[in-house]
Amino acid sequence: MSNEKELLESSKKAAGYKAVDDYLSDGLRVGIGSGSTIKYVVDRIKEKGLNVVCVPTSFQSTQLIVDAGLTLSDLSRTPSLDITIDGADEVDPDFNIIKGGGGCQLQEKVVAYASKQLVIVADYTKDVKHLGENWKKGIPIEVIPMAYVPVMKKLESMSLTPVLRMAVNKAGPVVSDNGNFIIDAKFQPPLSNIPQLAIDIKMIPGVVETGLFINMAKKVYFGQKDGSTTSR
Ligand SMILES: O=C(CO)[C@H](O)[C@H](O)COP(=O)(O)O
Repeated sequence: MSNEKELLESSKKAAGYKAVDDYLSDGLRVGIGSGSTIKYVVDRIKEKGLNVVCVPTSFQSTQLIVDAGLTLSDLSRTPSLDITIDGADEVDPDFNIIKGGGGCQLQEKVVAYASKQLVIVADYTKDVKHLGENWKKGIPIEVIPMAYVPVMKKLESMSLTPVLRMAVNKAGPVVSDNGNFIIDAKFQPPLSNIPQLAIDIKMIPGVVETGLFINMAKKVYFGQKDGSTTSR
């Protein structure tokens, strides 16, 4: 691993471990987010031997929970959660968040909404003044497949630049865990009135969910290069 990659990894680990240490204890019902930082959350839960019930937010998250030997549940059995810990692609000072780099934003938002609180864990590159500062891939938007062309046209009319997310080791588009497509709506930062933009995108028929998480997280941990964490 190059030094920069090592620093990024240790910052993810620092954020994941700190959130578990500060927020989790035996008996809690916990939403487990998705992405590379969440791996460290699951590692820490396992390391501490915490007796928690875990509700996943994706296929990847389910696998992490199962592989770690933690107790797996779902929203049918455990519809109310004490907390969800999840990653992020970017967080601005007003706690506007872009999620969905891994295409899991729909289940992530459902699980976070079922939780009393959402805690975000992220590396130092995600801590930004304006959304789009470091994250250049746009706002991930999950759409039903038959609607993707009209949704893209509508997004264009809103001064966004939509790109259908394509699979890497398969011909054709990425298919989400829910059988849908993902459009990445690129934008020129800074965005204005992000809460309204989230509503406007969500209102387009065919859109299932957006990766804009507004007013959902109250605490964010950013891992730093030296293995420490900052939070806000
Ligand atoms: O929203 C997500 C997946 O849909 C992830 O939480 C987000 O992309 C951050 O991932 P990572 O921890 O790998 O940086």
